[in-house]
This record gives sequence, structure tokens and C-alpha cells, in this order.
Amino acid sequence: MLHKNLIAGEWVSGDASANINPSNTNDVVGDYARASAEDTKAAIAAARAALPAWSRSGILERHAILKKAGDEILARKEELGRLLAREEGKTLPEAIGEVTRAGQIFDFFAGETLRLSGEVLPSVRPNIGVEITREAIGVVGIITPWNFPIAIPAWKIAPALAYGNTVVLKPADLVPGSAWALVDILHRASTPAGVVNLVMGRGSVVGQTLLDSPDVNALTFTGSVGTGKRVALASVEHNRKFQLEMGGKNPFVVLDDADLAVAVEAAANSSFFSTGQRCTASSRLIVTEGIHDRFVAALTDRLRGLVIDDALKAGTHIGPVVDESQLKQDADYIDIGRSEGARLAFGGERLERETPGFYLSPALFTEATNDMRIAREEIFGPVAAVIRVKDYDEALAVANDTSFGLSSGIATTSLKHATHFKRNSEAGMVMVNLPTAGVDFHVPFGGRKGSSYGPREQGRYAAEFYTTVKTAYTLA
Ligand SMILES: NC(=O)C1=CN([C@@H]2O[C@H](COP(=O)(O)OP(=O)(O)OC[C@H]3O[C@@H](n4cnc5c(N)ncnc54)[C@H](OP(=O)(O)O)[C@@H]3O)[C@@H](O)[C@H]2O)C=CC1
Ligand SMILES: O=C(O)CCC(=O)C(=O)O
Repeated sequence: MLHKNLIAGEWVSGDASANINPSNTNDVVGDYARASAEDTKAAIAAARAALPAWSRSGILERHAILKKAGDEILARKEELGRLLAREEGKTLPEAIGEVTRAGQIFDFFAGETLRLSGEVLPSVRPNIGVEITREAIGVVGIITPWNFPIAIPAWKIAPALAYGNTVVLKPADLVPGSAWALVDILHRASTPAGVVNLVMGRGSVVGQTLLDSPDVNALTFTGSVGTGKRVALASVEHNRKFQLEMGGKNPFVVLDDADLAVAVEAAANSSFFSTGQRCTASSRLIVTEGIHDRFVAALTDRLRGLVIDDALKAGTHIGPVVDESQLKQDADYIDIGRSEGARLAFGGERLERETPGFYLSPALFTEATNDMRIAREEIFGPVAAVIRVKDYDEALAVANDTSFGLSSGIATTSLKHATHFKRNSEAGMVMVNLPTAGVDFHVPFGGRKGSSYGPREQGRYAAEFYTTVKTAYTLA
């Protein structure tokens, strides 16, 4: 069966593209239609046509659709988790966790539709009332990456719909399956025609058409820094609101007074789980002298015990890298690290398993310095570098010495250092004795510096991006 694009409430065919399982490249997950530029323009026109009615729709209608979608996602979390693990390569428990998060996000924003509010204020002039309300922005273009194939579309679509916008979703070409399943659920949840449109296909065709359209009022993007810049430039050109979530080079600091077991578990999770393919992953482990050798030994032991295998196999801790080109990028950075003089203390080897897939053992560098490319550029794989520092002050300085600022973490038992780090870390999200990755669905998500642009995503803060404020004055 060819999975088609959804445009104006109709399933529309297109050139078929095979969705390949990175754990077993002989396994075709399914065939998915690639949309053309013309299809994308039709989807934008459909979203525009549906906007007046949807932006004025009753909150009970929006609530019912979002709630129904959330309920179905949660009821099918095992099946959708298998699909996600099969197309992206994260392990089944991680994939089921991601699907659960998507369901919870729809549930959260279903609730938000019933909490829409404004403000009524007296004017500074007599006999005048002032009302402040939030309105939909319009047609929202959504461009998503491959590493969270259902959660990221969910955390962009759910608030967009809750606040009365219509959407055109362009998921990553590598992983269209989960996005297709999500849009199918929304379609069957009685979303009116044109409110949610799906255009799968290539960024250079579908994504670029969204960027070039004057009819897209807002664009929300998660992906690489390079594409993010294109989104920004095109959006300025069209006077369009835009929001970018891009890379990270997230630090995880380990202090002498850390609980070693807590530090090792958080570091292993931050750097290597989900194959290190999270923008919140930690690729810089900044460790003070007194604990350095014990930490490296314990982390290496932990890595030795991890099972790298088929994402769907019970007992797998780390699945494959998502595809050949990401695997090459990871391998290239491992070579770069070696040539820069860092020591490859563990892993970094291509692995053979029962099925042909993109398996790589977690790579841990030691003796790295913060000026090396492996410490400055986003690798986006299971590759981390330990940087030795003298004390907390140096650790903080090194942690902040990066062009990114998404998440950061510290392992310490000192209240003083934990408090200081929370206040002084130049990151949007700070974790104490917790991994830098793996965030809640109901609170703001986003970063600083080169990691993010625009208002925060998720939780109530999402309203900032998906609405525009109106101030109305009335003479009594
Ligand atoms: N912050 C994060 O969460 C992520 C960061 N990355 C980083 O980016 C690197 C490369 O990953 P990659 O997937 O290529 O990232 P991209 O930024 O290329 O992809 C993200 C999305 O943008 C689309 N896109 C690509 N080109 C254009 C364009 N000209 N106009 C509009 N949309 C476009 C992609 O389409 P298509 O499907 O064709 O690729 C995809 O849907 C990774 O190695 C990692 O460093 C990647 C994924 C997530
Ligand atoms: O760490 C998380 O939970 C979210 C990470 C993420 O959104 C990303 O990698 O794009």
C-alpha cells in the first residue's frame, strides 16, 4: 500500500519512496508518496481556505479532536512504537516512550483549549475598557527532523490546532511513517478538511516550497543549523513569524563531590542513549581532576555492558545510527578526534549484527580539549569527549564556551555548586544529577545562542509562538 499525502482532506498520490529500517536495510517499512512543489502549494491553499472557519471554531470542537487523537495515540502506543523503532532505529522502549509523549502532548493541548483566556484592563483614559486577547496566526508550516518522528510533529501540530491555526506538515523524508500515522489519526478524529495537511518528501522540494510561499504565516522548524538559517532568511523575506530549534553541544559537568553512580548513569544516558541522536544529547563530559579517572573507568565499564543491536530486539540498549550518511558523519568525527590528539578510550567501531544495519559502538574520547572540533561541532551520534578540568570554576567556563546553548547538566552533591550552575549555565534547560536529554512534555523546551530562535516550544509557553496578541479599546 502506498501511504499518500493528505491535502484538503483527500489522500493524494505521488512518487513512491521506500522507508528503510536502519536495523535491517532489507526491511522496507512501507512506501510513502513524495509530494511535488505543486502538491505543497495545494496544501498551503487548502490550509488557507480552512483557516477562517477553524480559527473561529468552538473550543469544544477543538478539544474533542485533540482529545480523541491523544486517546488513540496512547491506546496504540505499542504498535506505533514498533513502527517508530523500525523506521528510526531507537529502541522499542524508547520509541514507545516517545509515542506516549506524543499522546500526552495532545491531551495537554486538548486541556489548553478549555483554558484560553485574555485580560480585561481599565484604560488610562476615563470610560474606556481595554481587552487583550490572543488570536491564531494563520497557516503554520511545520518542518521536522528524523530523530523524533512523532513527538516533534505532535508538539508542533497540537498547539497550532489548539490555538486555531491550520497546518501544513513536512516530516523528514527518512521517517515519514510515524508522521503519516499521526495525520491519519487526526483525519479520522474528524479534523475538518484542510486544517491538517501532510506533504511528505524532500526538503529541497517540499520544504523549500513552504519557505518560498507568501501564504505561510508562521514557520516552525527543528533540524540542522544550516537549514535553520535558510528558514530564517526566507521568513524575514516574507515578514513571517518563525521559530527554530537547532543543534546542541551540550555540556555535562561532573564534580569531585558527585555521586559516581548517578554521574555515570546520567552521562551514559545523555551521551549514548537514542544512539546520541538527540539535540539535547551531551557530547562534552567536563570532569574535575579528583574524580576524572574513577569516572572514566566506571563509564567505560557501563559502556562495555551495553547491547548495541536491532532496535526491536528485547534487551537492546542502543539501536543503529539512522542511515548511511549519518554513520559516515559519525565515523568522520571519530577520525577527526583521533587526528586532533584525543584518545579513543572506548568504542567507535562499526559493528556487524545478524541483519545489515548501521551499527556503531558508543565512542568515548578522553584527553580532549574544548577547542577540538569534536568538542565544538555537533556530531549527532554516539560520540562523546571527556574534558579534564581543575575545578568547578573552570568547568563552568568550559561548559559555557560554546556557540550553542540548548541543555546542560551537572553531577554534584553540593547545593552551592548546583545552585550556582543553574543560575550561570548559558543554556535554555539545566539538569542537576539528571541526563541533559529527556524532558517533560508540559514545560517549556528551547535554548539560547546558536541552538534556538524565537519563543519556547511546549507547555503553556507554546502560546507565544502560535498566537498573536490583539489589544481592543471600547468606549463605554
Ligand atoms: N536539532 C535537532 O533535533 C536535529 C539536528 N540535526 C542536525 O542536522 C544534521 C543533518 O540532519 P538533516 O536531517 O540533514 O537536517 P536538516 O536540517 O537538513 O533536516 C531537517 C528538516 O529540514 C528539511 N529541509 C532540508 N532542506 C530544506 C530546505 N532547503 N528547505 C526547507 N526544509 C529543508 C529536511 O528535509 P529532508 O527530509 O529532505 O531531509 C527535514 O525535514 C544532523 O547530523 C544533526 O547535526 C538533525 C536532526 C534533528
Ligand atoms: O531530550 C528530549 O527529550 C528531546 C530532544 C529533542 O527534542 C531533539 O533531539 O530534537
